[in-house]
Amino acid sequence: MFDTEFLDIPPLARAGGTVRLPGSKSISNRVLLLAALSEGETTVHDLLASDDTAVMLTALKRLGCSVRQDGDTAVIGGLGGRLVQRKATLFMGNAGTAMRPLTAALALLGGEFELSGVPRMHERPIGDLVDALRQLGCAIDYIGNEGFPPLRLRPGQLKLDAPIQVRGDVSSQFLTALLMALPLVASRDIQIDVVGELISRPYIEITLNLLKRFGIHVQRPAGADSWQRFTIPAGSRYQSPGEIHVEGDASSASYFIALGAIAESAAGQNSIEILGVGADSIQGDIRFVEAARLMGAQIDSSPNSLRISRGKPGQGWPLKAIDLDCNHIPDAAMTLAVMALYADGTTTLRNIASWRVKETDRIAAMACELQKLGATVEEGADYLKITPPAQRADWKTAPIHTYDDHRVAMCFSLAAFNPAQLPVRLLDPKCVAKTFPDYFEALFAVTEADTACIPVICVDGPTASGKGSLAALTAQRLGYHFLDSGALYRVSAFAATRAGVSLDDAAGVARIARALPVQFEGDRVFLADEDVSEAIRTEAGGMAASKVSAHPEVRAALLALQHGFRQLPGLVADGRDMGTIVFPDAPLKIYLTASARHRAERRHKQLISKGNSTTIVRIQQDLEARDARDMSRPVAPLKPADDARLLDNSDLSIEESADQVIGWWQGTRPF
Ligand SMILES: Nc1ncnc2c1ncn2[C@@H]1O[C@H](COP(=O)(O)OP(=O)(O)O)[C@@H](O)[C@H]1O
Ligand SMILES: Nc1ccn([C@@H]2O[C@H](COP(=O)(O)OP(=O)(O)O)[C@@H](O)[C@H]2O)c(=O)n1
Repeated sequence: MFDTEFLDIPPLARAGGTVRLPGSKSISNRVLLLAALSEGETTVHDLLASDDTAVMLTALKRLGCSVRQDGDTAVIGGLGGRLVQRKATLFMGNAGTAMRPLTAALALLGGEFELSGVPRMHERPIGDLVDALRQLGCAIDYIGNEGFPPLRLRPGQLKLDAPIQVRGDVSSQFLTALLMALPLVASRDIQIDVVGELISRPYIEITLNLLKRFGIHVQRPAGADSWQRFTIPAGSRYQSPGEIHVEGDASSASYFIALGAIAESAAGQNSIEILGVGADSIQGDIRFVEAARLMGAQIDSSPNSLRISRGKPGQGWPLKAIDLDCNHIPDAAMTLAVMALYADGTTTLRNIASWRVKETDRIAAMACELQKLGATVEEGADYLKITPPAQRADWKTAPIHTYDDHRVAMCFSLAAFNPAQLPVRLLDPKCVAKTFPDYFEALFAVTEADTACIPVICVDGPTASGKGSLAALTAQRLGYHFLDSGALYRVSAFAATRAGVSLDDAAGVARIARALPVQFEGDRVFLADEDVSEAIRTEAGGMAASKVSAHPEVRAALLALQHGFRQLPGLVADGRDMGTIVFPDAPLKIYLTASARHRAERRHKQLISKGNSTTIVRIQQDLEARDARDMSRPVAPLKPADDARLLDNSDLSIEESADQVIGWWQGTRPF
């Protein structure tokens, strides 16, 4: 997951490959609650691991439910409709799929509970659900503002004789909440009447579908009223299905469907394949496929997978502008708003008023951020009209606010295919954790940028100047990859010695370097399966590295390996010749120095902390000898690149040095 302050996505050029989707959020949270309410144990496979499901799992545990987790499988011990814990304070984060149904279930089961969430949750209406529950005799108080969480629940006197009225035109989650809670008290038939037109019906279909899997058969009238009246039959009882599989998230699929529709194919690939969701999906957002087809996407579907490619020029590319009622795909339709940037005219998305009460006011958010990219946007109470930038030169870039809304962040990643080849900066990228913590990793695994567009920051300098520390911290703050090129020379020398090859045998060491089975995992370095991190980082290891690094054959042998680290979304590389030889086109090069005395003191501290005994004077002599060799060798000598910025960190901390580098980096960016 990228938990950086911002994520810069370089201009993307192509896409291709296979994506396995994380489990559906809507299904995961419903299944967890139903399993908890049921009699018996339920094994839930392919459960989504995300903020919203974590909220639900924590709440269920606090209510006395047993939960055993192993990877993406969870075993839930059902409460059998009885609460073990009748008093609890529950934090619901920003998870509507946890807040609404738990409120209903706990209010009906009786007990003393407080349910609260993040500030945005306290702005998301819940009054219609509370009104419906009060009709049933539940005792519910607003702790803060009338109509909004946080809520206090107390035991009440249930009256189940009259039909219950609930509004259906604000959020379908209110009806879902009642449908999931009422079977707990169905000693007689319970009728729910929906007032106003029911929105987001597909989500109710998911609820009804899953209720059936857990033994509850909701009755509905035939004909025109089939979405207005729901009856829970007397004697309904939750029964665990034993095992249940969660489908891939159809809303999350929308980003990769859009990707397939807008990106040229990567070499050797002709489409994006999505596994885990397909034509047999019970999720309403699967109908995003139809909308994407209308815009020109070429999509083949099988029961459990999808294959998407971009249309040929004039036949689906550029995308076709559409005018669509999006009530049936409220979440996935946001993705259409970004696809509209690649369309041949004005796209209108209608009947999307529910966007205003989601994680953020999504109509306002999308309008504001799309305009930052150069689109012309008209925003209405329940619609958006989007006209893309007229020409390549009209595209703009700016930091994109994500409003703590996972979908805004995921949508705008697709703007990186803009024809102006501008990078896209997303603020607070970790908000995707709500439903898809590894979204960006999944995106980068199936997209390609032109190599020259993938940024590299080079940090070169003498030994113990702090290059490694600075480069690693800078990489971490930017969410970039990190290359410790010195480690490659160290490992080459180590492997050569191990193989009995003399360090003076240039061809022999080069042969070993060319096929070096080296792997980096965090700050650990592996040679094949062996952790050699400590072994290579001795002073002797540094000297040996310095020796082999003077052979042109060895340097040439390691070049391709180093270039391979230049991957999305970017790289920070440390060494001696990163800016001069390996990445000469890097947009930022740092030449890092500190006085020999400072460097010797730092290295001394580092070595004694690892239990090695040595003196500062000895270290200073060693490092000056190594500097002299590195600077005077004929190939790739240590020297600042002509366009490098000099940074003397003798009196700077690692953090201050990183601040300086990131400050310079910001200066090179177009935002
Ligand atoms: N700016 C700094 N101020 C103080 N100590 C530093 C600084 N930068 C690095 N160090 C310390 O100096 C030692 C050597 O740093 P390292 O990053 O390994 O250097 P290099 O990669 O240039 O050989 C480490 O123990 C590190 O914590
Ligand atoms: N890009 C690089 C990186 C390291 N090296 C060599 O490898 C040796 C060890 O590199 P390192 O970065 O691990 O060394 P320290 O700076 O940590 O002491 C250096 O002394 C250089 O001689 C190089 O020639 N080119």
